[in-house]
Amino acid sequence: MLRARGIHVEIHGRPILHGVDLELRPGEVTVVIGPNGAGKSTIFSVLSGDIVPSRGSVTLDGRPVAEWKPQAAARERAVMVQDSTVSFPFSVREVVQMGHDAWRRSEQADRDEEVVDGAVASVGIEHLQDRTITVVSGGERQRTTLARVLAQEGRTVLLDEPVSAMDIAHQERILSLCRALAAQGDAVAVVLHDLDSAAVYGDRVLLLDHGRVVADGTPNQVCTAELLSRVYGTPIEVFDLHGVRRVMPSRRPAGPRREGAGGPIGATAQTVR
Ligand SMILES: Nc1ncnc2c1ncn2[C@@H]1O[C@H](COP(=O)(O)OP(=O)(O)OP(=O)(O)O)[C@@H](O)[C@H]1O
Repeated sequence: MLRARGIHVEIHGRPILHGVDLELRPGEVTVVIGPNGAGKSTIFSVLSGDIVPSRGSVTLDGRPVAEWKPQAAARERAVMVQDSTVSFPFSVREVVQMGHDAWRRSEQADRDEEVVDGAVASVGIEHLQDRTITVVSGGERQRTTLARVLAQEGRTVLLDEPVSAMDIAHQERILSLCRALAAQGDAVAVVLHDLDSAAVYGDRVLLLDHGRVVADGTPNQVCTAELLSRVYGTPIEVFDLHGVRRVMPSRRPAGPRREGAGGPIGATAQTVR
């Protein structure tokens, strides 16, 4: 279990996080949401050990993260940072292999390659393995980065906006994969901007705003129209579909539609050149 208590962070003298508590439990997907600049990536950097908080504590399986040796920590906790890029011309497979470095042993080379194969297959990049990472598309690169994180085999998995560059089919695949990781006992934390995905895929939702936890609970507790509309500063509607809470921006037309503005998309497209 990864636990952060009373985390305060200041960067260049400016307070960024104000006493954030966060607990990632095995078997749960925790989705972290909040407006731009709320502090989502910063708390992930604290959890991953990249930022040392000015106050507060972070423990992994009950021990302060600072006491973990890097290799042991890498075997326990895998982190996908936002917009991570590899600028050197490695192949896609080589990038995924890097994720498994903390485990690599010459006497178990077959097992190492099996893990890499599994990570590659779980994000559907088998056909890209020989391509150079610097020339694949943004969504393909993001899936490669995710495969690298999966190859690390950490039981605690932190994913900062893992599907931001993906089409809807790949988003669904990867978010279902997060649920599958939790089902096998991993503690999974995901930063998402899509509030509907947060409500559908999260066991718990943590809402941050201006560096503070505004709400932490089940999707039904956190994803209310009143709370989300207030924090995001835009009207948001919440409804239940097939027993699941769904969230979407309120997009009621401002006034009556103009005559002829609707109609079949094909007909409109023909008139636009
Ligand atoms: N290295 C830095 N130097 C100065 N300010 C920083 C630095 N890193 C983060 N901040 C500030 O801290 C605040 C929180 O940033 P953070 O990246 O954690 O937000 P976020 O919730 O992840 O936002 P987004 O949704 O836009 O990714 C922002 O105001 C940001 O400008």
